[in-house]
Amino acid sequence: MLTPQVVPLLTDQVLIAIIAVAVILIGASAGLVVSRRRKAQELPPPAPTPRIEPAEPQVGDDAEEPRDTPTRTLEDTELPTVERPESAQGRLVRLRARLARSQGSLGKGLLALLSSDKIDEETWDDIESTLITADVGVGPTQELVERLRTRVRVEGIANAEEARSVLRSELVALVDPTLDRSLKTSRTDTKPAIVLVVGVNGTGKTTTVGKLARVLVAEDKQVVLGAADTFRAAAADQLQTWGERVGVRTVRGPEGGDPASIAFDAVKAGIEAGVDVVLVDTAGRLHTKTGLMDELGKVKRVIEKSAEVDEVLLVIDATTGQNGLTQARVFAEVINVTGIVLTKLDGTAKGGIVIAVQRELGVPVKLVGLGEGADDLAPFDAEQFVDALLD
Ligand SMILES: Nc1nc2c(ncn2[C@@H]2O[C@H](COP(=O)(O)OP(=O)(O)OP(=O)(O)O)[C@@H](O)[C@H]2O)c(=O)[nH]1
Repeated sequence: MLTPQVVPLLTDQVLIAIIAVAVILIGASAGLVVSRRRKAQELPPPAPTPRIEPAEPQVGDDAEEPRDTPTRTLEDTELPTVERPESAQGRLVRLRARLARSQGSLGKGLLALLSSDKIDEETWDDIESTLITADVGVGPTQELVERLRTRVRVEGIANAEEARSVLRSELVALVDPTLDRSLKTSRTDTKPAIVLVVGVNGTGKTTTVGKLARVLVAEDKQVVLGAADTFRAAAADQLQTWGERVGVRTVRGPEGGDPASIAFDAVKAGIEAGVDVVLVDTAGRLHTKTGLMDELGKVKRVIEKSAEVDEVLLVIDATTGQNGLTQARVFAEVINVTGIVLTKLDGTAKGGIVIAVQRELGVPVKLVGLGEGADDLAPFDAEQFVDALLD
C-alpha cells in the first residue's frame, strides 16, 4: 500500500523523468532537421522533367478514351417523334389539281362562252349568271362583264387562246394581285408576333391554327399556341395534338374557362419563352353580335395589356357561300380583321367567294384550306388561283 507521503515523492520523480525524455526528443529532432538541411544543400539541383511530346495518332488508335459503358443504339434512345412539316412555298401549285377539280365549272364555263363563234347578248347573260352562280357577287360580276365587253369590242377575240388570255388577265385583276397577302409573323426585339384566329365554330378554325403552326415551324419559327376556344370541349385537345406533332407548346385553361385569360396566359408564355409567334384560337360564338363583340373585344383588350395584336385572321368556310359573307360582315364590325382564311375550297365551294369576300371586307384572302391533310393550307396567290380556275 502506498502511503499519502509517498505519492508526492513519486510524482516528483515521474515529472523529472518526463522532462528528461522531452529534452532528449527535442534535441534529436533538431539534429535531424539540421542534418536534412545540410543534405539538401549538398544535393545537386533536380534534373528538369523531360517534356513528353504528344505522340502522332497511329492507324488503329482510338480518338478518345474508350467509354466504360456501351454506346446506346438508336433503338435504345427515346427520341420525341416531332414531325418536320412541308414548306408552304409552292403549295398552291401542289394543290392546284384539287382547286381545278372543284372550281372547274367557273373557269371552263366562262372560257367556253367567251370562245364561242358569236358573242351576243345571250352569251353575256350566260357569262353573268355563271359568275353570280359561282358566288362572285353582283358588283364584281358587273364590273368584270363590262371590262370583258370592252375588250371584245376593242380588241376582238379571234380564237380560244385569245379568249383565255383576256379572261385570265381580267380575273387576275379582279382577284387583285397587288394586295399585300403576307402574314405578320415576325417578332420584334421585345415581343412575339401575336396572331388571333377568329371565326364561327365549325368553319375549320382550330384546324387552321394547327396547320398554320406547321407552316411557321417549317419556316424555323418558334411558336406558342393559345387554346382560347373554350366553347367546344375537345377543341383544346385537338389543338394540343396539332402542336405536339410539331413540338409546339399549347397553353390551355379549364374547360369552359375564360377565353381572355387563356389568351393572356398564352401571350405571357410566348413573351417569357422569347418565341417568334403566338397563335391564339379564339371562341367565336355567333349567338348575338353583342355577345361576340364582348367576347372578342375582351380577348383583344386583355392581350393588348402585354402585347399589340399583329394579325387577326378570319376563317370562313367557303362552302357556305352567302352565309359566309354574312359572318364576315359581322366579324368585321366587331374586330379589325387583317386577313381572310378560306377553308374547304377543295370541296363544293364556289371559287367566286374569294372575290366576293375580299370586296365585302376590303381585306385580302391570305390563306386557303384545300383539304383535311396536315399540310393542306396554302398561301393564296391571285395568278395561281386563276390559273387553277382555267386549267
Ligand atoms: N375538306 C376540307 N375540310 C376541312 C378544311 N379545313 C377544315 N376542315 C374540316 O372541317 C372540320 C371542322 O374543323 P375544325 O377545325 O374542328 O372547326 P372549328 O371551326 O375549329 O370548330 P371548333 O373547334 O368547334 O371551333 C374538320 O373535320 C376539318 O378536318 C379544308 O380546307 N378542307
